[in-house]
Amino acid sequence: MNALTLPDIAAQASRQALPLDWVGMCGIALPIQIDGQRLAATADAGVSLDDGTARGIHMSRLYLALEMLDQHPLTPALLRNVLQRFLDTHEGLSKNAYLRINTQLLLKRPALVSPLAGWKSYPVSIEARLENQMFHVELKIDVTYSSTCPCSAALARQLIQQQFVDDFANTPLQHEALLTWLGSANGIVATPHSQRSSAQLHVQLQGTDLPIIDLINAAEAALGTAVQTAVKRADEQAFALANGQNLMFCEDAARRLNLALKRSDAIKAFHLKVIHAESLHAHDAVAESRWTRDFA
Ligand SMILES: Nc1nc2c(ncn2[C@@H]2O[C@H](COP(=O)(O)OP(=O)(O)OP(=O)(O)O)[C@@H](O)[C@H]2O)c(=O)[nH]1
Repeated sequence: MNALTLPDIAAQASRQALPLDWVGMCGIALPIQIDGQRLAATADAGVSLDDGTARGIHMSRLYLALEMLDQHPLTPALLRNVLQRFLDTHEGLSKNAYLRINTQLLLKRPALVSPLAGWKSYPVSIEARLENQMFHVELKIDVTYSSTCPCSAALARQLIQQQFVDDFANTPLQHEALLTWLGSANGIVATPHSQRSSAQLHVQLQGTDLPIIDLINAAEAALGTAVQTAVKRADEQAFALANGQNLMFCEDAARRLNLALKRSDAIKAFHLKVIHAESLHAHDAVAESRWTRDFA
């Protein structure tokens, strides 16, 4: 056996006495538990180094504290315990603790009409911090949906009207002929453009829950045009109808989401951003909205 003591560089004094805002590790692989699912995740774990004379923090102590995440369902209370462990193991060195967990939540989504279902993944980031003894937890969730341009729809309708005028000029209207025309290419001579769009929801939570699935469901219900998984023709037709009934500029989508998020008691504040990856342009249409709950 080797009787030598292992050198501990972290315990040395720093040559430059300077506190640091965040020191830790990024991209630590670990499993977490959300809604009964065990998910692959990566964690960024850190503390402030307030003792500017200390050479370094103790990375292994942060790493080992993350074990709690693997063993219990993820809740704000669990996140707080992990952060408290970060601080307890860095007494005299650190006042603030930080944890970010990135994962992909998998949800099984039913088709709109047919008895089918498929999996959809939602990028989720959970950020927690214990700063000046105040605990904060935030969620970032991306939701993908379809948006059909209301202006383009109106312009397409006008072209369809014009085609009708051209095709039926001086012709007495007959139900059968009109029905056939409506089912022909002339009956839909122009189509509005639509695009795959994404909503980036960044919410500050209050309370004891981590309402990830509730927020995804609320956002998708507010938009009405969530992207689909398994799709048969009947589902595609229902999706076309949903798009026609939910024509949306990016401003409309942002307003819908704003109203939906405000209804959640679990949310203290939010910043949302919607991105419509335009098919009309090579650039995106983007809208943002912020809100903070008034506690007065
Ligand atoms: N502070 C710090 N440690 C690093 C860095 N890169 C790698 N490490 C290593 O992280 C390992 C774990 O550090 P500690 O937690 O201090 O390990 P330890 O001293 O055996 O554990 P304790 O006795 O609990 O302090 C050490 O071997 C460090 O060399 C770095 O940039 N900063």
